[in-house]
Amino acid sequence: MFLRRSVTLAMSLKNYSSEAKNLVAVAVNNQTGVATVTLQRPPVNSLNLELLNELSSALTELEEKKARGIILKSSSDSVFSAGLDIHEFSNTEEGRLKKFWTALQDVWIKLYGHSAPTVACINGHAPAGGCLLALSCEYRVMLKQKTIGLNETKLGIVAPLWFIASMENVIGRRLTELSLTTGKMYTTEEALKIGLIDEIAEDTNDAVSKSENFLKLFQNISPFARSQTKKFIRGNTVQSLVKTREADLKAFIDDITSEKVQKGLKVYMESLKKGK
Ligand SMILES: CCCCCCCCCCC/C=C/C(=O)SCCNC(=O)CCNC(=O)[C@H](O)C(C)(C)COP(=O)(O)OP(=O)(O)OC[C@H]1O[C@@H](n2cnc3c(N)ncnc32)[C@H](O)[C@@H]1OP(=O)(O)O
Repeated sequence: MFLRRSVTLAMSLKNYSSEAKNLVAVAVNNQTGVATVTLQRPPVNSLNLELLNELSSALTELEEKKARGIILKSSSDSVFSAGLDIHEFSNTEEGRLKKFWTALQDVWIKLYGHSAPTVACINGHAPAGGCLLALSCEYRVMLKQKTIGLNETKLGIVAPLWFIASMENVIGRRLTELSLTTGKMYTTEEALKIGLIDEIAEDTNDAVSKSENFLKLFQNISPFARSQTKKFIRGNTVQSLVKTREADLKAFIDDITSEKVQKGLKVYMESLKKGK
C-alpha cells in the first residue's frame, strides 16, 4: 500500500555540499521504501559541482539502504533541469573542471546502474544534461507542454558517447542520430510519440502518482531478480564508461577549454539572456 505520509530520513538533513545549502532533498516513504529525490537549485536546477556531489552521495546512500524505488524530480514545475551549469565551463581552472566532470560521470554510473527501479518525474523542461538524467532512469513521466532533448550541437559541443548510448538504448540508433545531429528539442507530445518518454502528466501531483504506479509493478517481484536483470541489460553500457573514464575526462577538458568552444558558449549564454 502506497501511503502519502513520507518520512524525511536523516540523509535528507545532511548537507553534502561545501556550499552550505541542500541542493538535493531525499524523502523516503517508510511504508514503501520508495525515495523521492528532489533537485532544488533555483532557478533552473543547472547541474554544478556541488549539486552533482550531493546527488552522487544520495544515490550511494540509497544503494546502501536498499531503496525499493527512486523517483527523481524537480522542486520547480517549470524546469526539471537545464542541464550542466554552463558557468562551470567558463571557469576553466583545471582542478574544478576535472572534479566537475568526474562528479557527472559518477552520477551517471550510479543512476544508470542503480539496483533500485528508477523513474524520472520530468516536471519541467529537460534539455541536455537534464535529458541525460531522465534517460538514465527506467521510466519517464513528463508534464505536458515541456521540452526534452540532447541539444548539445546547438551549443557547438559534442555529446559524449555515454550520453548518446543513453538515448540510443531508449529510442534506437536512427532517431538518436537525427536527434543529436540536429540538436532537436522535443515537445512532451512528440517525445511520447517516439518513445523518449512513457507517459504524459497533467501536473506534478499527477506525475508523481504515475511514477508511483510504475514502481508498484515491482511490489511482487524479487528485488534480486529485478536488479540482476537490469544489470545484465545495462551492464555493458555502464562498463563502457567505467573502462574509459580517464580518456573521457581528457576529451572533455580538451574540448571544453578550446578557444572555439569557449567562444561558442559565450554567444550561447548571451542568447539565453537576450531570449528574456
Ligand atoms: C570528441 C568528443 C569529446 C567529448 C567532449 C565533451 C564535450 C562537452 C560535453 C558537454 C555536454 C553538455 C551538456 C549540457 O547539459 S550543456 C547545458 C545545456 N543546457 C541548455 O542548453 C539549456 C539552456 N536553458 C534553457 O533553455 C532555458 O533556461 C530553460 C528552458 C531551461 C528554462 O527557461 P526559463 O525561461 O524558465 O529560464 P531562463 O532561460 O530565463 O533562465 C533563468 C536563468 O538561468 C540561466 N540558465 C539557464 N540554463 C542554464 C544553464 N544550463 N547553465 C547555467 N545557467 C543557465 C539563464 O541564463 C538565466 O540566468 P539569468 O537570470 O542570470 O539571466
